[in-house]
Amino acid sequence: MRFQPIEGALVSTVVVAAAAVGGVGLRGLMVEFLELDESAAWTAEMRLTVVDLMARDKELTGRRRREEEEEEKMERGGIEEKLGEKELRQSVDEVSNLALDIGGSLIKMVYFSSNSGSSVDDQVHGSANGDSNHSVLSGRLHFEKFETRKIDDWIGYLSSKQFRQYGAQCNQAPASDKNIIKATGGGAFKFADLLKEKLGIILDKEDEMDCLVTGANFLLKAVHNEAFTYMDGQKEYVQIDQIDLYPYLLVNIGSGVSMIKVDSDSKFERVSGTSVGGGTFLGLGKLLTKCKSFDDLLELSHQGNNRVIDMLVGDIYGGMDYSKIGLTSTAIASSFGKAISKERELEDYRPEDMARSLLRMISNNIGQIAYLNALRFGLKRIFFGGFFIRGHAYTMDTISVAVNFWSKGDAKAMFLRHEGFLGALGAFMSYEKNDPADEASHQLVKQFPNSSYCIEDRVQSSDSTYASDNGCIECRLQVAK
Ligand SMILES: Nc1ncnc2c1ncn2[C@@H]1O[C@H](COP(=O)(O)OP(=O)(O)O)[C@@H](O)[C@H]1O
Ligand SMILES: CC(C)(COP(=O)(O)O)[C@@H](O)C(=O)NCCC(=O)O
Repeated sequence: MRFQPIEGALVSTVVVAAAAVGGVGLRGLMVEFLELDESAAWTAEMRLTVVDLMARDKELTGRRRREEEEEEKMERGGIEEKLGEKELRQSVDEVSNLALDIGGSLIKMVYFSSNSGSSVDDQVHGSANGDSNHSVLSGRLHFEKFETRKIDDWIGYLSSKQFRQYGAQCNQAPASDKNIIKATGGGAFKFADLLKEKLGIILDKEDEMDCLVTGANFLLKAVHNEAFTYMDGQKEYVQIDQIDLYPYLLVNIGSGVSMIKVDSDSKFERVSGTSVGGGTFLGLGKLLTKCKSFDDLLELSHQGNNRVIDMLVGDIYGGMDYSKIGLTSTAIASSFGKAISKERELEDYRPEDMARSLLRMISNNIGQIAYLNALRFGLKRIFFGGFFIRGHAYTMDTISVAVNFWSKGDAKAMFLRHEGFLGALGAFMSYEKNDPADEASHQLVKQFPNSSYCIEDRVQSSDSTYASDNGCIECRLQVAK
């Protein structure tokens, strides 16, 4: 069972602005990172407390992950039974602030749902810090992903959930506003007409890089244990010093790869990128192995041996190291280099070896380019996000080794637990932008001063059947009375 005890649970708090006049409806949910002045007199605000529990151990992949999920599901059975179908369904009914990141490979969704199955009194668990001006509403931040190529299925899903009404939701907001959904990624442009035609949704487009950075900054500042290093099978959480976070390099490995130098909350520049990314792995992998899905390809790579197909330094140097330039005999001299052999054709290579070699080639290449860009701008911290990583041990290990090797141990690759949702989170946070009235109350509490609010501390999977790795974070809203 993965649920952590509530007492002592680590909590991050974000103040979100909302005009909650006469109700608890959310409007203009915002997250900008300013100092919280506890003495400030806020008239209309909410505080979102992210009780951070990770949905699952992201190191688990493929079959092991699925087995673990099954186990978890069984263990969780009691809770889900207690909540019951009805209550789960109702919690989805209270969705607000749906935000989308429609990428080349995956559609990512983030939204908030309050626990509408319970009465308002049940929802309000107490007042934060004994502050009688605020009450606390519990709910969830949901994370879901779908394959972009199955967009028709996804549209059906949105339609069935009536997600088309889940824009900047506020009980008092005009109905037309509810159909305006924040969206980022190329698909926000590509599919805008389709979504308008099929669902009546109007996409309010946000810049992709902007959203990636906003999402990363939010996670790094607000969510405890978000960043970690991974090397030789060892995962170590990195404590982020919020005062000393910038500058850093954000490497987002989606279909393609973007590298962004982040200088402050609002200042960043996309300094590089490479077209050899997640799409390359999945695309070439499918051609080479006949695998139908990313998960199958990853799974297959576990059983492979890249040395069968990669040309090693030792293959060139007669089994010896090339120590003068620091290359051991087992280092890869040329990825897929052995395939130049006249004797062997494609069918002579095992799909698992090719999958392994491909994963290694792409991960290593990205790690190297990332480090060179960090070096270019004197950046010490490199954070990797994007759904290519999928918390996969071999991928992270390879990236880490590349960064370590090229930096001669000076730099470390860091990974993010909500790796694939940076853009969608950024879009989620952009709801407030249209609401200048809320501007004054944009604030972030860097460290929640008292974790005893965390009445519930649990994670549950979403009810989506389209994709894995979905989940939600229990969160609490502090609502101005
Ligand atoms: N279930 C999945 N289906 C397809 N690709 C996946 C899946 N899980 C992880 N990936 C990998 O993640 C990449 C997409 O990452 P993502 O950050 O969502 O980028 P994009 O915004 O371009 O869709 C894919 O190219 C693939 O390598
Ligand atoms: C064009 C993109 C920003 C789109 O983002 P994605 O859907 O891949 O997450 C990305 O694929 C990318 O940065 N590609 C690399 C292009 C280049 O710098 O060569």
